[in-house]
Amino acid sequence: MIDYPLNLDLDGRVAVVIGGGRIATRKIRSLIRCHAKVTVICEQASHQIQEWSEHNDVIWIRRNWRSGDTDHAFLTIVATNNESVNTEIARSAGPNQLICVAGKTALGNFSVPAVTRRGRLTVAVATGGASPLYAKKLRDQIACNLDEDLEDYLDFLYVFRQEIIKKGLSSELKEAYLKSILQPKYHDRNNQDELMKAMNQWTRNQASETQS
Ligand SMILES: C[C@@]1(CC(=O)O)c2cc3[nH]c(cc4nc(cc5[nH]c(cc(n2)[C@H]1CCC(=O)O)[C@@](C)(CC(=O)O)[C@@H]5CCC(=O)O)C(CC(=O)O)=C4CCC(=O)O)c(CCC(=O)O)c3CC(=O)O
Ligand SMILES: NC(=O)C1=CN([C@@H]2O[C@H](COP(=O)(O)OP(=O)(O)OC[C@H]3O[C@@H](n4cnc5c(N)ncnc54)[C@H](O)[C@@H]3O)[C@@H](O)[C@H]2O)C=CC1
Repeated sequence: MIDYPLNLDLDGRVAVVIGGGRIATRKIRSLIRCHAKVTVICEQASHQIQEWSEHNDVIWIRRNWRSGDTDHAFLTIVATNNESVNTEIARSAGPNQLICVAGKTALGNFSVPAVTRRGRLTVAVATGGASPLYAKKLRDQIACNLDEDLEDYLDFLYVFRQEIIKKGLSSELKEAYLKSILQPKYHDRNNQDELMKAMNQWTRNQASETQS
């Protein structure tokens, strides 16, 4: 069996987390960052979860899990310290729900990789459960080797790519432009500005040609 990696848009989606300890707290932090609507169900929650609840970043339901709690969840994370409860929750999930069981992956249908981000860039490392610690170590090694200015560079690529797409070029020309912006010289801000100016000039020329 091989996992299918994907990037989920969780904006406004209902995510239910059962359990409120160290592991739940770590997973909730990234769910909040992705703007999920998080509900946490547990009697004992970490200080961090209590603080999120006070700031309305999560809804904390202060009791143990009950059957039906995850019926409307788009995504569920199970992280109680009670194995039989974790198993029962996993069994209650519908066939089309996303569910991660932190202590027993096989009971759910997704796992969470070790992640580092630089603006638009996401690097995710997964080892299929071989060693979460190795996933974390490799993620940290990769993070150390990422260029400082990567965030700005990706913003440049994004803006430029949108400009190129807007122009309605032939697919050959479009591909040539998209490849050419990857030249190392465009890591330099001055060259980026030059290219943007040239591109804008080109657009103006095209517009006046169509008018005349
Ligand atoms: C399958 C998976 C399911 C899932 O949780 O999604 C899973 C499962 C399990 N983890 C266990 C233990 C630990 N996990 C960590 C850390 C992380 N674990 C993460 C992911 C995953 N862990 C998924 C697979 C990822 C992959 O392999 O590719 C990371 C990457 C992301 C995250 O959790 O957000 C995060 C890095 C943190 C970061 O990003 O900084 C640490 C170290 C620490 O906590 O610092 C330990 C203790 C050391 C050890 O045991 O190795 C145990 C045994 C539990 C027990 O003993 O009861 C199981 C159960 C099992 O293996 O069946
Ligand atoms: N995926 C990962 O990264 C890792 C997963 N684990 C597993 O994750 C699980 C949780 O670990 P920790 O956060 O360290 O535990 P913890 O002991 O810090 O927290 C347990 C939480 O579960 C809650 N809980 C217990 N019974 C409940 C119930 N019936 N309904 C709702 N909530 C209930 C408690 O109130 C508490 O908030 C364990 O099963 C552990 O094996 C452990 C290490 C790493």
